[in-house]
Amino acid sequence: MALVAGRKTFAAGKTLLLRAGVWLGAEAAARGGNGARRFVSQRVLVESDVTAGIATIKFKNPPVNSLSLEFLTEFIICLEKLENDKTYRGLILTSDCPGIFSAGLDLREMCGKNLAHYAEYWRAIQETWLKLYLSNMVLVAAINGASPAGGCLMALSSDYRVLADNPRYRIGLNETLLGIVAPFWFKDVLVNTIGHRAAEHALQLGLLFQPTEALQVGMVDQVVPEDQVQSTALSVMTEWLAIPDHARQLTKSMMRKATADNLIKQREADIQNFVSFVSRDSIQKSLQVYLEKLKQKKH
Ligand SMILES: CCCCCC/C=C\CC(=O)SCCNC(=O)CCNC(=O)[C@H](O)C(C)(C)COP(=O)(O)OP(=O)(O)OC[C@H]1O[C@@H](n2cnc3c(N)ncnc32)[C@H](O)[C@@H]1OP(=O)(O)O
Repeated sequence: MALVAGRKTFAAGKTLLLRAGVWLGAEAAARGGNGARRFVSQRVLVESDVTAGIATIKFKNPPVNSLSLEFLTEFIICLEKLENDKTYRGLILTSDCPGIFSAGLDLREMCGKNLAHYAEYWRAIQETWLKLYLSNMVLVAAINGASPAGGCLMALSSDYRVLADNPRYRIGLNETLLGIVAPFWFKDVLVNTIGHRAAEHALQLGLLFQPTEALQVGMVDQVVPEDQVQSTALSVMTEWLAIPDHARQLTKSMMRKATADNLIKQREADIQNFVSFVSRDSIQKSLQVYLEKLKQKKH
């Protein structure tokens, strides 16, 4: 394992440009005798069962798995690696941080930075979503913690969601509570999942649903005891992997392409929109106040 900066050639024969300082040990993955492999990067753990063709990504960006630019960079590289390696047909997304799936966008990336940074950050958010939403693999979210905003989007972009039955693990798009507006493509994914009326209600009020409510509204597909989240995700995965890949993938694309294309055709405008929105004084103030409230919660 090494600290790498610059150009690195991976086993799959693909050359990726890595951001300086990103630590990756994927190419030094340990291979077990039972077909299990484990890639390690600093913020994203990848465990895989080669025989079953299933990989598990565990978010490991403590304390709350916020989607920092560094996390997203590692995550995108891991996703790309798995997508290009035809060994893997299924991917489980889960968290290595107890009680938190993901706290969503890293508010520190959206506060007090320059315009170029906001643009780079938003491009990484878009890229992450497009890669998840259009993945050829079956994606199952094993949601083992709180999942607000961007964390909820990652779960909604999967094909199936299993949520741990713990009232503290709330899930939803709560952007309005921060004084910001969920982008149109977050809205589109929510509408595709729970329908227009429920999405309108949830988005305007910034609702964060407890597990039973999330199940009722259709935001998740199953709620199970906390210690059964991973095993349930695995059995759901087995069921989905029984479907021939080509038929399932074409069907997925048929269902999702229009939503993804809607962003793809206006990606640059969406970035400009984010940059001008987030750099407004009023929005900077709202975000700072919100961050401050989070920090003071403990005291
Ligand atoms: C035109 C388009 C406009 C904008 C589009 C924006 C789109 C998406 C929006 C987002 O994703 S914004 C992020 C929304 N996320 C949240 O509202 C979640 C906020 N966090 C929480 O509710 C809680 O932290 C938690 C996730 C439920 C965990 O609670 P817990 O009690 O376990 O931990 P805390 O003590 O609250 O937090 C620990 C530590 O982490 C910091 N932190 C929490 N969330 C974030 C975050 N999203 N970004 C950065 N930092 C975060 C928190 O301040 C604490 O910091 P310290 O006090 O330890 O320094």
